Amino acid sequence: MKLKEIIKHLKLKAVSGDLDKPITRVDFDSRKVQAGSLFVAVRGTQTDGHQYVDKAIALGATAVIGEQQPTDFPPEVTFITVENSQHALGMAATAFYDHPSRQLKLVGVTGTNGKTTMVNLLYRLFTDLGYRVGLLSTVGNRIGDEQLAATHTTPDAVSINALLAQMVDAGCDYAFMEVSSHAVHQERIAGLQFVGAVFTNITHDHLDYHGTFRAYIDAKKKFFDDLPKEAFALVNVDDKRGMVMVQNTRAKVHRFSLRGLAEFRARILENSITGLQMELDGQEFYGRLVGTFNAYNLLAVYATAVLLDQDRMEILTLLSNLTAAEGRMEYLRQAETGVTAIVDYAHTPDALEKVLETLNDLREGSTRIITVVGCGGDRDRAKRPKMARIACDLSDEVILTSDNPRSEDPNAILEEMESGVPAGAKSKVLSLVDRRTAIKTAVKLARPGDLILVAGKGHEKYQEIKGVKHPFDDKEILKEEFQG
Ligand SMILES: CC(=O)N[C@H]1[C@@H](OP(=O)(O)OP(=O)(O)OC[C@H]2O[C@@H](n3ccc(=O)[nH]c3=O)[C@H](O)[C@@H]2O)O[C@H](CO)[C@@H](O)[C@@H]1O[C@H](C)C(=O)N[C@@H](C)C(=O)N[C@H](CCC(=O)O)C(=O)O
Ligand SMILES: Nc1ncnc2c1ncn2[C@@H]1O[C@H](COP(=O)(O)OP(=O)(O)OP(=O)(O)O)[C@@H](O)[C@H]1O
Ligand SMILES: N[C@H](CCC[C@H](N)C(=O)O)C(=O)O
Ligand SMILES: [Mg+2]
Repeated sequence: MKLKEIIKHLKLKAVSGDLDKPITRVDFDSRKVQAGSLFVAVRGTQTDGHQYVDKAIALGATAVIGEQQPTDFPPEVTFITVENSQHALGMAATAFYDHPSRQLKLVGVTGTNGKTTMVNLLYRLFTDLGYRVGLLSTVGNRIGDEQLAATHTTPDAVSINALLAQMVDAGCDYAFMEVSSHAVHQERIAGLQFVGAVFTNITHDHLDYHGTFRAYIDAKKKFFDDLPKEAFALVNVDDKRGMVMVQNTRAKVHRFSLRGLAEFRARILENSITGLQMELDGQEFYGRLVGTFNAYNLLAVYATAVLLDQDRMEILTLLSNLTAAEGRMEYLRQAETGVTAIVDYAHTPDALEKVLETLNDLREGSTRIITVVGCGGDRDRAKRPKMARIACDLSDEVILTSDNPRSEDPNAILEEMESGVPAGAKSKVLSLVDRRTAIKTAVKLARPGDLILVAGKGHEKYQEIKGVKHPFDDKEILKEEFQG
């Protein structure tokens, strides 16, 4: 594609050089540049892409976009000066791939929690409705039936558009994607055309990146500010920031709620460890997901499908067959004993507390909760004692174990976790450094009807020890133990 086509929708401050030249790739990482690349120099959190312009040219870049043209810039290479390189990267990537988001129906889901759950449900619902569907999600990307590994919740702008283009080529009608606050802030979604956007909820998170809660809210809100007027904006109005999200949007606003008046409403009739009985949009509905927050996810998925013109009864029928996304409150039940194990990705104090509160709400009679949890190495150390304490406060038995010790000594991580165990709780805590042994022990300790929570790894298929990723799958181990 010619350079002039790629930059057609950019706000240019200055141009030096030829715009007629063909471009073979768009790159933002100098290390990936090849002959004929357009290199976009982006200021990042660790370094500044403008420092690598020489390297990019040495590797064959024939054009560069940046905020500042270096002095002594070679005249045969085109330089395009823009106000905001990150935005320009998004716009250039969409143009380079011929605006794939315009060639299917793209819906984005944002919010602190529930994105992965929602987009995975939407992917399966629309597949069951008979469409070919694409998915961009923390637990993996999909192009129809094809599964691809994911490195981010929302990939970089070039990858997003490359994946959407593959979806278009594969004949996908719809694509559902998670939109993280990082992605909005870094303009990874600039230039994408969404037909709809969903807001799940917002709580304190990622403040290490955004600095303040206000900045975090603003990042999510920008997603709605930038929607076109033809799009729908579906918001959870039980979250007090729900309407804040859409106060400046041009899109058509739709509301969902479990508590008050809204266009899409639901009410929980019964909340149990095997599912949710609900009144959803006036119909009785049974969902196979667990916990109040999943009533929100199911309602939001239903509303999204209605806004995408699907038949209400058909949606309800298919939705009631769907189970949780991988590693998100996924449950396994041992029929003879009625022991239920839950695998959840909760790997922060807040998430662990929420999952355990949910399980406590669901327990009946003599049901006990046995929690297996570890904390990752080379990650926030402050969370270790906190997570151990939360596990103790909200469970009957606790097994502290390893979760990707990485370069650290797993026993040292365990000691830091143990420092959070309250004095009165010591008798209910075991420390077993080997995660497989920890899971097996939890199953042995369980009495009929008990709940076992295995937290922290969710969909992960490995245990990372000293730079080596060993195959490991919480769910598979539980399955084996339940059968054995
Ligand atoms: C903090 C953060 O979000 N960083 C992301 C960001 O990198 P950055 O802008 O900070 O990059 P940088 O290292 O400062 O480099 C600046 C520029 O110089 C370039 N460079 C650098 C070195 C070099 O030799 N040559 C070169 O050209 C880099 O390619 C980059 O363009 O842009 C990169 C490309 O899109 C991302 O891969 C990278 O994600 C890092 C790895 C990351 O861990 N991000 C997490 C925090 C994240 O994005 N998480 C969210 C949400 C997760 C959640 O909700 O839990 C997600 O969407 O996944
Ligand atoms: N609607 C919701 N409200 C509150 N908590 C939720 C909701 N949906 C899921 N959760 C809980 O939050 C955790 C994260 O859920 P999920 O992975 O679906 O969210 P996410 O927004 O994709 O998160 P991430 O930022 O990790 O990608 C789950 O483990 C679950 O315990
Ligand atoms: N994206 C997060 C996930 C952590 C999951 C947990 N299993 C761990 O390894 O700490 C991280 O890499 O910090
Ligand atoms: Mg996610």
